[in-house]
Parts: sequence; C-alpha cells; structure tokens
Amino acid sequence: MENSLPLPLPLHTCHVHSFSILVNRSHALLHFTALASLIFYRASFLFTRTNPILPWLLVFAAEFLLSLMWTLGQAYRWRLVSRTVYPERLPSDDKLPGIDVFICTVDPDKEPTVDVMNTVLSAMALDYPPEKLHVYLSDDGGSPITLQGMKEAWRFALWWLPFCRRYDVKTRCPKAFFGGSDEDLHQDLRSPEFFKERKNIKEKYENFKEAIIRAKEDSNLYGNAKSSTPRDHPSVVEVIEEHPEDSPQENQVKMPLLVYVAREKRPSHPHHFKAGALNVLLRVSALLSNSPYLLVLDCDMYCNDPTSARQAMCFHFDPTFSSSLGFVQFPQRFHNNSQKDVYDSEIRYIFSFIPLIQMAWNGFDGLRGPILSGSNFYIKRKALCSGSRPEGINLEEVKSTFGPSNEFIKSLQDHKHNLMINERNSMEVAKVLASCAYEDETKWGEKACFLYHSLVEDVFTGFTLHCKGWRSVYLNPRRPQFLGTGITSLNDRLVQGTRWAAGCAEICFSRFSPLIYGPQQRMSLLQTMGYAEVTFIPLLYSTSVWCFATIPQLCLLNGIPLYPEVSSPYFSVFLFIFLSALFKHLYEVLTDGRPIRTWRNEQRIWMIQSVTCQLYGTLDAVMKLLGLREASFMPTNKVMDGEQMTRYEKGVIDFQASTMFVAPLATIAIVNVASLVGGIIRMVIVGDWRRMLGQVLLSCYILVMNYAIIEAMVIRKDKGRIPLNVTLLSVAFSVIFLSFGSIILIMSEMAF
Ligand SMILES: O=c1ccn([C@@H]2O[C@H](COP(=O)(O)OP(=O)(O)O[C@H]3O[C@H](CO)[C@@H](O)[C@H](O)[C@H]3O)[C@@H](O)[C@H]2O)c(=O)[nH]1
Ligand SMILES: [Mn+2]
Repeated sequence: MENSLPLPLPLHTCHVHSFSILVNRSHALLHFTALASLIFYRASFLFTRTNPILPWLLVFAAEFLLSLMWTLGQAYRWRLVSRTVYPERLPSDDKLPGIDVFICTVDPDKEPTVDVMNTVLSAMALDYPPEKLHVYLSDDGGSPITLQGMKEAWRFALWWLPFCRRYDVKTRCPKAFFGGSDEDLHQDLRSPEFFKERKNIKEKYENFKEAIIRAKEDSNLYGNAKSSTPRDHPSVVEVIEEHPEDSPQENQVKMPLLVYVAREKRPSHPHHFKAGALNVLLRVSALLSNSPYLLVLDCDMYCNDPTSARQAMCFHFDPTFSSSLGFVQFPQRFHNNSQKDVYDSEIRYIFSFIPLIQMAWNGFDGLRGPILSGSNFYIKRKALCSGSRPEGINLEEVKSTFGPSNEFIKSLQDHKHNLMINERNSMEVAKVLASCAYEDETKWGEKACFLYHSLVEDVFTGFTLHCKGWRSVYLNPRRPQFLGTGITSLNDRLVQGTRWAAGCAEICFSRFSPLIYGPQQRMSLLQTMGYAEVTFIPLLYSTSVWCFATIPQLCLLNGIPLYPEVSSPYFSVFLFIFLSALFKHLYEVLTDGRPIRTWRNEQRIWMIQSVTCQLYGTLDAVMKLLGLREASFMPTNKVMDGEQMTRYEKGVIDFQASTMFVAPLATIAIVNVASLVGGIIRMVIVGDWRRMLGQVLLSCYILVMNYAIIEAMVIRKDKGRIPLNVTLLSVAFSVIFLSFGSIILIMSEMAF
C-alpha cells in the first residue's frame, strides 16, 4: 500500500545539513583520536607510577567517563536534519482528523489561573475546524478557582474566538496579544473596525481577568473550611458550556469542546504526577471525543501560532510514513528569556532555532526522531494505547491492561468519532474513569500509555515508543509555535534540574537502561547511544565534574603532579582535548549568532548543575532504588518575582537558593582559590612548575568561569549575594576537605 500513491506535491520536505555534518564528523574524528591517545597514555602508565595511585585513578576515571559521554553524544551530531511543511497542500477541512488537546495544571499559586486560562484560550483558538477540536484541562489541584477560571475563559472565548477568526489574528493567546509587542498591530491592512473591536475585546479581557482575581480573593476569604485539598479530593468532570444572554448566540459562534477534569486523589493512592493526570485525560477524552491525535501542553505553554495543528498534520497525512509516525515534537521556547540568560533557561543546546548549525533534537531527528519533550507534541492516540494490545488478544487480557470499563475498551476498538457526550450517564462513567482506584491492578503507567516508572515521564514514554518502532519528527519553524514561561532563578533551575536528573538516573539504573534495553528491542546503535547519553548525564557528569573540581587541586597543593610534564608530547594531547572541546562549543555558540557570553554562561551552568542537581538527582534515584525515598514532583514556579527578574535581566546570578545548592558551589570555589594560591607558592619555592602546569591551568579555568561565585561571596552586597553563613560553612567544608585529603595523600604516599 505505502508508496503506491505518491502525492503530486510533498506535504513536507527534509533538509540534510551537509556542512554541519562535515564539521561535526571531522571534529569527531580528530577529537576521538586525541581521546584514544589520552586513554592509552593513562592505561600504559598505570603500572609504572610512583605517585599515589588513588588520585591518579580518580582523574583517569573522570577522564574516561567524560570521554564516554562525549562519544555517546556524537550520535546526535552525526546526521542533522531540519524540516519544512506545506500545510496549504493539506486536504480540505472535512477530511482532517479530530484533535484532543490536553493541558495539565496542578497548583493555582505557582501556576497563576489567568495564565493557565490564557493557554486554554490559545488552544481553543487554534486554526482548526472547531467541531474537531476538544480542549481538556486536568486540574490536579482540584481547585474551585480553576473550575471557575474555565467558566470565565469560556465566556470570554465566545468573543475572543470570532475576533481571532475574523481578523486572522496570529497571536491567539490574549495575554500576549494585548501585551503589545505584536505583529498583529503592525499590519497595514488593519481597518479602523479592527482597532475598535480590539478595544472592545480588551475590555472584556480585563473583566475576565478581574473575575478570576475576585474569585481567588473570595476563596481566600471564605475558603478556610475546605472539604477537599490538592492531595485529597473526589473526581470532577464538567463540560463547560453556557451561553449568557449578552454573548453572541450559540449558532453564531462555533466553539470547540471544553472539558474540566479533576481526577480523584487520595493520600492512600499514588497519583503519579503529570503522567497520572495525562492517563486520566486519555480515558476521559476517549469517552467524550476519542480523537485520533492528541496535543499535550504544560499549563504555561501557550500556542503562539494557530497553525501548529495543520503543520503537524502534514506529517500525519504523508502516506509514506504516517503508519510508523508516533508524534510530531515542537520545541519548548520561552517568551521571557533574557539576552543574558545566565541560567540557560532557554536550553539553547536542545531547542534553539539555528538556521546554520542545528541542535540536539535535529540530530535525533536524523536518527529516528526527537525525544518526547513533555509539552508541545502532537501524538497519535494509537501509539500510546496500542503496542500493549496486539490484535486478536482476548477481552480479559485487554481488561487486565486497561481496566474494567467497557466504554473505554470500546473506544480502543473504534477510533472514529465516539461522542458519548450527549448520553445521560456519560458523566458518571467519566468520573469512574477519573477515579484513583480505576488503575488498581491494571497496566496503566506500567505498560500502557504515559509511563510512571520515571519522573521524566516524557523521556521514558518516548523512549519506549521508539523501542516499539514508532518514529517521531521535529519541527522548529522560525515563528515559535508554542511559548512558555522560562525559569528566572537559580533555585528554580536547580530544583527542576534535580527532578530531571532523578528521572534520568532512574531510567539509567533500571532494566530499561538504554544501553541494555535498546539493543534488546533492536533500536539502532546511534539512537541507543543518544538515549544513553541523556540518561547517563546525572551520574557521569556529577561524578566526573566533582572529581575535576577537587582532586587535581588537592594534589596541586600537595605538589603531586597528575598530568604530563610540559615537555612531554602527551601534554599537548591533554591541551588539545581541552581546547578542542571548548572551541567546538564556542563555534556552535558563535554560529548561532550568540555572543561569547552565552558560551561562558553555558559552561558555567553546566558545571554548576553537575556538582549540584545532577548529584542530588542521582542520589535521589539511588535512594528510590533502595526503597528509602518516594518520588516527588515539585512543580516549577511560574510566578515571576520582580527583583529576581531584574537580576536575571541584568545577567546577575541570584544566589538566594537553598544552602544545599549554594554551599557546594562556594566550597569548590574556595578549594580552588586555596589550592591555586598554595600551589603556586609551593611551585615557586620548589621550582617544579613544568610538572604542575596542567593542574594550575585547570584551576584557573574553573575560577575564571566561576568568578561570579567568588564575587557573590566577597564583593556583592545585594540580596542575591551568597550569605555570610553559607560562606563560612563552605570555608569549614574546604578546610576539612583539604586537610583530610592531604593526610590521606601523605599516608598513601608513605604506603608506596
Ligand atoms: O503532579 C503534577 C505535577 C505537574 N503537573 C503539570 O506538569 C506540567 C509540567 O510541570 P512543571 O512544573 O512545569 O515542570 P517542568 O520541569 O517545567 O516541566 C518539564 O519537565 C517535565 C518532566 O519532569 C515535563 O513533563 C514537562 O513537559 C517539561 O516541560 C505542568 O503543567 C504541571 O501543572 C501535573 O499536572 N501534576
Ligand atoms: Mn514548566
């Protein structure tokens, strides 16, 4: 069947980036040769040394681990592609399939209701036939404010949607549209009526916002006697539909289906965070609309371009690969990234839009598709719900996987429109599907649909889809299709990083570890390597960076050389590897049109994350493995604090973060300063600089890159500095480390 009917004009094209590929592969060859000689040098000198073996082995291990990471990372530099779509070539609207949009929210304090509703509105306003669009909001907080917000959003949408359609508005998130800087205003074609109506709608938007804020204030006043809490509430499923008299008539405005879902939560039942919420939406939506495609959005990720659905359909409509296509992933980009993004909250290396050098997800796309990234993807319902349901399997087995609901099982078999919405008992069935006991003794989250095994449910679910043979594609058009709220504080960054690291490490330590599970499932070598790199990051970066940040310094202070002498040819090998890695990164940043500052920021945040959140995440995963700790998902804060925001805009790191995060940074900085000063004094006295130069350079590099930490300890006076007590604590840690370390070194030297 496939390939038999080629379309006259392609719906999409794929561009292979030959120049980047050439650069990457040549660099990989050179760098790899140097790494091989480094390992040869270390291995061959292993048995002939007279120095203490322990530090030597430690740095060798660190070098080996970093080399391994680098090698695995070449997988997604191997074949870079980018894609272009031609939605105007899609068949007519009546042939388009239905889409269910899933939006998740959990905490109305950290995720302001007005912003969540803006996301809802932007999804309702997608440029897609409204009768084929169904928007579901999962409210894990079970908060009456959010339900109220949905009703207000619906009322406002009765005005907003016709306005967007009539004037072909590009930015359909009202907050962004009224925020000012919008191309919609600059179009010369805009008529006076447009501006008149805009004013009118803006008024309605202000009323909508006020209504939500008022509802929130009222609930703060009267809501003390709460019968339900975010962790303990019954299920609520409500289709929002209401046509107030003063709004346009029902038959005049076609509206998508809008459904509010708060699943039941009980302290006795694990709720599995976002993956649990998505699975409930999968079930409830199967009952009400059962669309073959789903769009998943975080509550802060609004649709910035209404055409994303049609763009995604360009792939799903291509007969040559639609049958194996699991999902279309769009990047996560953010509306509030500063030019001096000190926390790299845009995650440039994965998502940046770069015409010349394409980034990690483009590299994965050249293999069998990008990693599922939590939000902004159009996924096929069948990809999530099949696989665990081979054809011909008996009903009992299907029920043991998907639970007892006959209505749900029926929806699996019939992917056509299965609108139960008008049936009287449908809401009752929906509530059962959203109850927390429904998944008891089923395979939900274990084998079926969004998986619970890891805190990064997205990476893990996507990985198993790829293992089952589904492919994905990545689309990164110039105009961001979705925009979210990026992180603006160090603490938020590291809290989020700890969760991601724990999730990746969980995969790494399990039987699903890509290097083992991938080949078992016949995943290609390069794709396996790519996934392995991602899940190894926490363990391998934390151990190796901690090593590099402390062991050579301790040895420098004690006059123990760890690197070849300057005159040895191997010294140049080390120097080459160091510079080659730095310059490759610098090249990638500069060809992206970014300043050198971005390079420094990324190097620095890599080191900061490696010694903090990557370590804590790894420990979290180990403790979970040992049964000492339960997984927890602390949602990222989406409220912007004014003062913090100002510092972020200025590119100044805000160290008002947990001591657990700041103390390791300060300790490492102090250890490096002390060792460098002590080591240089010692070198001058003894005169052995040729043997110690490698270590001196390493320390200098760490200190230059992390000057901001020293500045925050000794120079800064603002609120974002490192507090004195944390500095003192770090001094104590450094003294302990350097003195105990020196004793161990001396003792092991004597033992030789
Ligand atoms: O118990 C929970 C916890 C979170 N969420 C929602 O999950 C989404 C993502 O949570 P957020 O706090 O924004 O976490 P981030 O770290 O910013 O999210 C990234 O990382 C997650 C995995 O850790 C992915 O699911 C996300 O898509 C990805 O954007 C938000 O809409 C939350 O409302 C729930 O619905 N229930
Ligand atoms: Mn988020």
